[in-house]
Amino acid sequence: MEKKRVVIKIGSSSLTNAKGEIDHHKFSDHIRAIAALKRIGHEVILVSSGAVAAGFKRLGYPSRPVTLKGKQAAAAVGQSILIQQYMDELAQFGLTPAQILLTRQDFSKKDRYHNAYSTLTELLARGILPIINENDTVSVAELTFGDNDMLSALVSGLVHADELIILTDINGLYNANPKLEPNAKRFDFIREITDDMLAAAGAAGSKVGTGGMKSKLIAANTALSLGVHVFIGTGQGANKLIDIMEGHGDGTYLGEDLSTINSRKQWIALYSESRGKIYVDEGAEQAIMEKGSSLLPAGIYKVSGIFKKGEVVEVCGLKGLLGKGEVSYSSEELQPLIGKRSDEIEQQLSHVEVIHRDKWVPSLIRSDIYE
Ligand SMILES: Nc1ncnc2c1ncn2[C@@H]1O[C@H](COP(=O)(O)OP(=O)(O)O)[C@@H](O)[C@H]1O
Ligand SMILES: N[C@@H](CCC(=O)OP(=O)(O)O)C(=O)O
Repeated sequence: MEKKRVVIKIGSSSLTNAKGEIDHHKFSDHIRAIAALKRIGHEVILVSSGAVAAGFKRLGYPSRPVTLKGKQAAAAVGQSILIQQYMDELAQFGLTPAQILLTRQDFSKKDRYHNAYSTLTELLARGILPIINENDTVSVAELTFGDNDMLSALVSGLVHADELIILTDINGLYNANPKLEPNAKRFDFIREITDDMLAAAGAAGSKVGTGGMKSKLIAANTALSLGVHVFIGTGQGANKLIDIMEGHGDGTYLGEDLSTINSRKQWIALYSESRGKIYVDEGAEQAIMEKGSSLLPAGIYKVSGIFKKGEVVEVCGLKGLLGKGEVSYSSEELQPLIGKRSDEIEQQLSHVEVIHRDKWVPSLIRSDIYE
C-alpha cells in the first residue's frame, strides 16, 4: 500500500450537538477511524471545527453566538474543551495531538508559511497528530478564512497532501439541499465543479455548522487546483476513513483520478509552468473538452506569450481557462497558422495538431466560477 498524506476536516455538526456540548459518540467514532488510518501507515493532519459550538454553553449562551465578541469568547473556551477531549481519546490509542491555531496571515507571509510547513512535517515525521483550527480569538473579521472548509483546503496545499477528506453531517453533494428537497440526487463523482452545482449548494444544515455545502465546494475547488483530491461525505465505524481512501466512502469524490493518467499528463497538470496562452473559439472548445479531439489551428483566434515547441501553454475558451497542454509549435511558428483550416496548411507541415490530445490535460477548476 502506498503511504499517503491526508488532511481530514471535521465540521462542528460532526463533533457537537445543538446544545453546545461535545457529542461523545460521534467524537469517539472519528478518533477510532483516525487511529486505524494512522496504523496502516498514512500521515494524517486534522482540521477540526467545533470550538465555538463546544464553548458557548459554558459561557451561558442559549445558542451559537452571532456577535463577533461572542464567537471569539466561545471559541477561546471551546478550543480548550475540544483539545482536552482529543488528548483523552487519542491517548487510548497511544497517539499524541499537537494544537496549531492559524490566521490568514500565516499563509500570506512567506516566512510564516515556511515555518508552518516545517513544523507540520516535523510533527508528522514524529507520528504526532496535528490538530488545526483557525485562531478565532485573534482573527479579525475581514481577514478570516471564511470557514474551516477553506482553511482545510489551504492546509492540504501547504503540506502537499494527496487527499482532503471533508467529513460532515451529510453523505455528499446533492443537486439540491436534501434537507429541503427529499428527492434530491447525490453526485458520486465529480470531475469538475460547475456553476449549477454551486447554485444548488446551499447554507448550513445545522444550528452549529457554518457555510454549508457551498463553502465546501468552493474549498474543494481550491484544493483541486492545488493538485489535491477531495472527498465530501460521512461514515461510521473504525474503518470509515480507510474505506474513503479505498474509494468506497459514503459521499462524493471530486477531481480526476490522477493515478490513471500517464506521468506526462500528470506533470503537465500539476507541476509544469505555463509559458503562454492560446485562445480558442466555441467550436474548438467543444472539440477538446467534449469530443477528446486534438487542438487544430482553425479554432485558434489569438496566441500570447513566447514559447518553444514542447513547452506547456494554457488554453482559454470564451469564458476562461480550459486546460493545459504541450504545444507542437513555437509561438513564432504558430502565429501565421492562426485560424487556418487544416487542408490549407497540410501540405507545408508534417502534422497539423497544435496540441495533441495525448498531451492535453483539461483543467480541474473552471476559472469563470470566480469571476
Ligand atoms: N446541495 C447540497 N447537497 C448537500 N448538502 C447541502 C446542499 N445544500 C446545502 N446543504 C447542507 O449543507 C450541510 C453541511 O454543511 P454545514 O452544516 O456547514 O456542515 P459542517 O458543520 O460539517 O461544516 C448539510 O447538512 C446540508 O443540509
Ligand atoms: N473555527 C470555528 C469553525 C467555524 C466553521 O467553519 O465551522 P464548520 O462549518 O462546522 O466547519 C470553530 O472552531 O468553531
